[in-house]
Amino acid sequence: MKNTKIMLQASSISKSYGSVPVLSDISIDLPAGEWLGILGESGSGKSTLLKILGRFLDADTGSISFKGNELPPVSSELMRGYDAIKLIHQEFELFPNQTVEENISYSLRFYDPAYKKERVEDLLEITALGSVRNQKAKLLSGGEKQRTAIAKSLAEQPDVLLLDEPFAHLDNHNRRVLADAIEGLRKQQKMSCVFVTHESADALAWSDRIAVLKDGEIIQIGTPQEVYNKPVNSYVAELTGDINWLNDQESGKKTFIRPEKIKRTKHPEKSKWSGKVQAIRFHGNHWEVRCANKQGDLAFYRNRRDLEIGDEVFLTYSSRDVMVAGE
Ligand SMILES: Nc1ncnc2c1ncn2[C@@H]1O[C@H](COP(=O)(O)OP(=O)(O)OP(=O)(O)O)[C@@H](O)[C@H]1O
Repeated sequence: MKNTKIMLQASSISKSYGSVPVLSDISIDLPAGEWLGILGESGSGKSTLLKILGRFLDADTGSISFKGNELPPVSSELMRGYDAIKLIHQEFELFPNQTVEENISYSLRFYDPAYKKERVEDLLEITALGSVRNQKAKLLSGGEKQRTAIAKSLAEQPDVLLLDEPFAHLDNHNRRVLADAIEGLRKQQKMSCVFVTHESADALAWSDRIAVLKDGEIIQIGTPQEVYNKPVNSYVAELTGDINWLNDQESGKKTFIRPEKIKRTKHPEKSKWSGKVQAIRFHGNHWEVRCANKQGDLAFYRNRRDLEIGDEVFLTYSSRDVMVAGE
């Protein structure tokens, strides 16, 4: 990214717990204003990486720099964490017996009262917490706790926000409210953010760039479009969405394609694959049609239900959309 200030930089970070390696040679740059999603399966090392970036844990090797200055090891400091970088853990760490408003205000206790009042009102509005401002934190729902923790962490306008699975355990309504709150924050505050998730839909929707973590290594980093449309291998392709294996008979290569790239054709002579419908599943905004022939099965999407189980289908796709495993 040209002329963009790097807020946070991790260089060659490695970490083991005992003799078990968890992170291996991780290097990441976080430019000002960027939202970086770390996408990985459970156990891939996401939370460990976030704790190292948030200065709650030291790496075994490598360094962390903030605005170009290398930070000393956490173990050499009196307190963990760093004011300009706020990490929100999955446990939220609110004061359970204090109200939402008190929790948020606490972060601003040393500020001018007029400014504090204005800032708290602002944060309550953006995070849609006005109606529960006098509720004790221990009585809040998971979604409200999540938003209170975000509002509390953002009170002092940190430069970098680190979110551990922000959408985990939220129902659809609360996901939308949180999503709106995050959108509001992105517009209002030019803040950088690293969030970790195992949900590809969240990573694709919220990231400027996605880093895919597998067994403690970053195997791809790119825009959501790059990672989804040009995955470096079938692992990234499967992690970011559905795929069909095609397996090219001529070349013998293992090939695959996204279901949405497959089209139905009425002309058998134009089809590249034919088979019978085995299952039809409704996903709200589309139907998933699963078909099979002697060689294997294939799924494709329809936006209306115009097929029945047992129907014969002729399918086609562009060779541009076929990806080769391992490339
Ligand atoms: N304090 C610890 N001591 C020993 N092993 C740990 C410790 N913390 C994490 N681990 C192990 O390190 C690996 C990576 O854990 P981490 O929590 O970073 O992964 P994750 O990708 O965030 O997983 P999840 O999505 O399930 O939270 C896991 O195998 C975990 O069991």
